[in-house]
Amino acid sequence: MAAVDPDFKTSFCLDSYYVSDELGFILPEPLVELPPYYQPWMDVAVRVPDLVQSHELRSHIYKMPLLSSEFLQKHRELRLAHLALSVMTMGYVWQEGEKGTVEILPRNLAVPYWEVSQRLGFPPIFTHADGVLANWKKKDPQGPFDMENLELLVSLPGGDSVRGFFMVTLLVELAAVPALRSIPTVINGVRCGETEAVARALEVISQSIQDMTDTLKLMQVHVEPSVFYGIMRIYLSGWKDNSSMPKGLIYEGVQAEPMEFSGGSAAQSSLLHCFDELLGVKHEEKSGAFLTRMRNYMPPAHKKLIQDISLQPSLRSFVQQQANEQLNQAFHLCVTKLLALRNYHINVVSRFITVPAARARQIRNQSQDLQCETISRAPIALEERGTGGSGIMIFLKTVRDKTKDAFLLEKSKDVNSETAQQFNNST
Ligand code: HEM
Repeated sequence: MAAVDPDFKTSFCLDSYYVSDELGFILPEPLVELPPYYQPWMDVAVRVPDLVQSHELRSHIYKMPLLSSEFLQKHRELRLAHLALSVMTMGYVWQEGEKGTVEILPRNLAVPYWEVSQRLGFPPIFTHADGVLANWKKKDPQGPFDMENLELLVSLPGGDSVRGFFMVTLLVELAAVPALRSIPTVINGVRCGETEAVARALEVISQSIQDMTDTLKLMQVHVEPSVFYGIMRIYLSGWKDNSSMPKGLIYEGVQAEPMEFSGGSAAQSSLLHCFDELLGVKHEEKSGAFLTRMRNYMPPAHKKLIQDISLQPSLRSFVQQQANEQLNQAFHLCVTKLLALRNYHINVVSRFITVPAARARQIRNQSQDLQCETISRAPIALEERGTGGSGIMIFLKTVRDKTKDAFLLEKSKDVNSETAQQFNNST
């Protein structure tokens, strides 16, 4: 047994990080209505897909009154306000596609959006915390938290595929809750030298990561790749590292200079950031910088949790020092499951981006008269880039390969042979 670390007087717990026991990073019971004063926002926000379709969203937004954000008091009111202002902003910017973007977000949207964002510590753009974590409602409040019983509060163009995309991602967040709840057990166990407790908690974490992968498989059931690629993606994308908005966006009434923000991406989910810090996955410089930047798009309390996990005594060193077979196996399994999740995610990205992108290029090159095909409407600027702005495949494969480095040395040989085939299949 390792010695008790005297520097840690209180045990590590999730209480101060806005993590729900039942729902993890998901916002419990998001509000569905704002105070009546804000009805002009909600009236437009719930109609964003229709108003974009009829090219009327921008004119509706010009007509909106400039409202003060001071009557928003509770956290959940601010979250719904941010979500509503976010979908309006994405619709406003991208209503006319990548060739018809704007340089200025009008003040009646920009000023309250900025204020609400400042109060939450969020960026003034649509994030994973908006579209996924705070954008759900149970149809039957007593019913289960599942695909059939969940609906979105607000949406973006893309119909059922938008619902599928956000809801499946929400269920992936839910599948991770047991893992999240076990993180304090791992940290406290390492601090106190409780080998068996750490091993058991790691087993829970690996099962939970497996459940995340299984849930991610629902994406192909609920989301149509051509709709995702040809219609939805542009509305998730931002004005940083995006050649169709090279100058960024001026938030009128906030500051005269344009600002740049990345679009919404599950790279902004706090889950894998927590697992990486816990397991000691160290990312390569460029992809690491992107992932670190994504932490600025998370609720500040969740970002703080990731930072605090990174400050704990190293789990990897503990596993090495203990030289305990059960602990070794459990650690190994965790890294294996995380690697498998990242591998499967690469397959998803291939199905939803790489393959439709190739088809869209083919249509363009052959100048085929297929303008009515959904994928041919996709923005060219996003072909090689994720909505978060990354150069997709190189980034995802680098991140995945660095996960492999977290294996302990004596195990890495077996892993290389076990997983080589798997990697080859998805590269
Ligand atoms: C149709 C489904 C999905 C597609 C097409 C997709 C696409 C992408 C892309 C292009 C990136 C690169 C970063 C960027 O620029 O945005 C990315 C990163 C990432 N995505 Fe997804 N994603 C999907 C679903 C999910 C889901 C459900 C999760 C789970 C919460 C997830 C978790 C991540 C993570 C954690 C990263 C950062 C890279 C890493 O840590 O491995 N993605 N995704």
